[in-house]
Amino acid sequence: MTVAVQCTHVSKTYPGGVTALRGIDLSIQAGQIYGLVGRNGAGKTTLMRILVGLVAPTGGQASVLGHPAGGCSTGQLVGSLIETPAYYPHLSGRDNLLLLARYLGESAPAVERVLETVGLSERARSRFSGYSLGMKQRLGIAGALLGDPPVLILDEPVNGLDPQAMVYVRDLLARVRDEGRTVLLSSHLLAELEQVCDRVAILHEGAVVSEGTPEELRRGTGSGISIVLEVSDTAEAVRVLESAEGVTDVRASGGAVHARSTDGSTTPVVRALVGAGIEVRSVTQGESLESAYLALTADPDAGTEHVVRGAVS
Ligand SMILES: Nc1ncnc2c1ncn2[C@@H]1O[C@H](COP(=O)(O)OP(=O)(O)OP(=O)(O)O)[C@@H](O)[C@H]1O
Repeated sequence: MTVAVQCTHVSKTYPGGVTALRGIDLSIQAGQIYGLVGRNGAGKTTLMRILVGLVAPTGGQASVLGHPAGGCSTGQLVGSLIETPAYYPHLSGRDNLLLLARYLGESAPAVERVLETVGLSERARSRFSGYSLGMKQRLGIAGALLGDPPVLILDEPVNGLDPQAMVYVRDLLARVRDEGRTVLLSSHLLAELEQVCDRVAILHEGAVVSEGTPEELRRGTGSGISIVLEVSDTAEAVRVLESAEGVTDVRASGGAVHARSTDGSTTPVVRALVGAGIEVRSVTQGESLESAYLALTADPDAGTEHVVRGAVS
């Protein structure tokens, strides 16, 4: 298998002292759609900027199809859409792409080809300023495809799109992948990525905290199952579960108690709570990918805040 993107201990500390990436190790196989997911500030854009050569890492190595990221050949290997597509509002979609094509040394037929790929041929004569957000994103992807690159890097390509536009872009990315390209995309919402990505890395505070297929992540990286409970006394339930046998990763969030049961059943959790006189109002096995993601990227301070509120109310 060909490795399209390789990151080895990639770190980045910005001149002001903010450390955005802390030793990222990633290996992305060619021909996959690969997702980077994480909260705002997790480091997704920084990693993508490094891969396209806009930013230099302060540690480690990154390469694209065997070439050092940022080297002179990266431009031919990678098409990118990082943040809002920068097109002239008063020009049509086609004219914007023709300008870009001239810059890239591409031909007019190449513009028609990418317009066709993203489904904008019919609206190619309309001004960019009149495009919907979904159309603007599609034109951005068309621009990224112009040089016929084997690797596409797209930062938040479905952010803010309505469900119909989101489905269109997802299908478009699957087609692009099926043509043999590698697609790396980011989102702060796992739900936006799980349906389209072959693999996903969860970034948290500049580090990869989990990596795998959506199915592997759904099953959870830790042992046992994750459980979400509504109880009569959240703070007391957390205290009881923290010392209960077979129960790990206990925290309060959003007025509920989250925990993992290492034996794969809800029994030890419910037994401990009932034994302590706490009323259990509902028990949910939270094995969705979103819940695994939230557990991995939980803000411990936010959890504490919820416990305090729960105790007061
Ligand atoms: N040019 C810069 N100078 C200084 N700090 C920066 C710069 N760019 C990003 N950062 C900081 O680096 C950290 C990671 O930012 P980054 O944009 O890579 O995260 P992200 O996961 O893409 O977040 P978002 O979804 O909000 O774009 C943040 O703390 C951010 O404030």
